Formats: sequence, C-alpha cells, structure tokens
Amino acid sequence: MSGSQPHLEIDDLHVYYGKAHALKGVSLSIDEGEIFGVIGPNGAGKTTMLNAIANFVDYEGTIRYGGTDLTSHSPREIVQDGLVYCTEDRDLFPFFSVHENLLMGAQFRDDDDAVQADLEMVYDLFPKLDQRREQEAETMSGGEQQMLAIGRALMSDPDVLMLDEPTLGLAPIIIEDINDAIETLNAEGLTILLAEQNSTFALRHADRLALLETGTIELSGPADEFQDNDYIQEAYIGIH
Ligand SMILES: Nc1ncnc2c1ncn2[C@@H]1O[C@H](COP(=O)(O)OP(=O)(O)OP(=O)(O)O)[C@@H](O)[C@H]1O
Repeated sequence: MSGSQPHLEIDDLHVYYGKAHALKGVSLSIDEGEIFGVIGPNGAGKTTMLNAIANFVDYEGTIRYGGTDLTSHSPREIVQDGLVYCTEDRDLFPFFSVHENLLMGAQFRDDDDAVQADLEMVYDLFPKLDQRREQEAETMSGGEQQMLAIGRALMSDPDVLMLDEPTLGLAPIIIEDINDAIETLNAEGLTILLAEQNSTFALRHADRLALLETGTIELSGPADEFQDNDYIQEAYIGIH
C-alpha cells in the first residue's frame, strides 16, 4: 500500500479558462501504491486537475512523475509514461463491442502477450464484461459502461490510474462492483488518483485525501483526519 517515495508531484498548478482562474496554485504529492482521493463540490476543479495531469489543458506550474517533468509530454506520451485517465464522460466508442473497446486501450502497446494477459485480467476483474464481449458499448448500462471505461484504462497498462467520478449516477449495487475492483487493483500495487464528489466513497478507499474548493486545496491529510474533521463531516459526509 502506501509507500514513502513521492510518485506524482504537482507543484503550484494554475489553470485558466480565459479570465476564469480554475486552479489557483494546487500542490500535491502522491505516493507509489496509495489511493489518493480528491474531493470537493461541483466546479471545484477536480476534473481540471486531472485534465492538466493528462495534458489535456494548458497549465502553469510543474507536474513530475517519478522525477520526470511532464510539462512537454503529449497526452499519448503521458499514457506511455504510465499515467492513464478514465474520464468522467467515459469516452467509449459507442458502436464498438466491449472487446474492441478494450483493445483500443492497448493501442499504444506492442507487447502482444502481455496485452492478452491483461485482457483476461480485465475479464476476471469484471465478469459482466466477459459475458458481454461482443455487445456494443452504447447498449450497455451505465454501470457496465463504467466498468468498460476502467477496463479500457487498465488495457493501457497504467502505473497510476486516474478515475474521475467513477460512481457518478450509478446504483449502489454497481458501486459495490466498482468498489471491489478498486480494492483488488490497489492490493496488486496500482496507484489510484480518485476524484469524487461522493466523499463517502472516497473516504472509504483513500489512504490520503485533499479537499479542493474553488480551485484551492483547503485541507489535505490521511483519511482518519478527514473522518474526524468537523467541517468535512458537516459539509461533505452524509449527503450521499
Ligand atoms: N472548458 C472550460 N471552459 C471554461 N470553463 C471551464 C471549462 N472547464 C471547466 N471550467 C470551469 O472551471 C471550474 C472547475 O471545473 P471542473 O470541471 O474542473 O470542476 P469539478 O470539480 O471537476 O466539478 P464536477 O464535479 O462538476 O466535475 C468550473 O468553474 C468550471 O465551470
């Protein structure tokens, strides 16, 4: 689980959308093997932070991974570096089958045997996908699509999996499936950066968390400090 080496370091990150200052100097350090949760309300900047790490938006500040500055890395290079982003919109190919969507996740890889092994790993992790290998993505339920989006991200062979609101709009029984998958993956050593409005879900999983409000980190620390914090309890727990 949580190691001592900083894995992903975000230092003084600023993002502007025109005149709107969406991230105002965010600094975070994520350790190898941990689950790091970023919570905060609608519009706080959680997605913007993940978009910056993936280099989908321009930013000021520094993002380093394993000591390497990612600023000049393209989105594709960032995937190849091991940072894989499962977006809130899921971005599936709607008319492709489950199997074809999973293979799209491996498009930058040339280690065919390992790709095959990862396919079987994803089907083991999500038996519902295994039962629907030939089904078109657009005909799947929201929960199944979320599993497919996570499965496709896993096919990119991540060291760090970035998940944006993986429980959004899902029924509790499906959230349990996602929950089990996150625990299994983390137990196998995967580092997970989890952005969630569902604070209860994030607190359940995360080793450490940060609270983001209007583009600023207002609090960060271990999960038990968040559990015991009166402001977090009043503002964020019990609403889901
Ligand atoms: N492409 C864009 N153009 C202009 N403003 C944007 C754009 N994307 C995000 N914003 C603004 O930046 C701020 C942060 O948005 P962001 O989506 O990062 O928040 P969030 O915490 O992920 O919220 P949510 O939980 O609703 O996804 C918001 O005020 C939002 O309106």
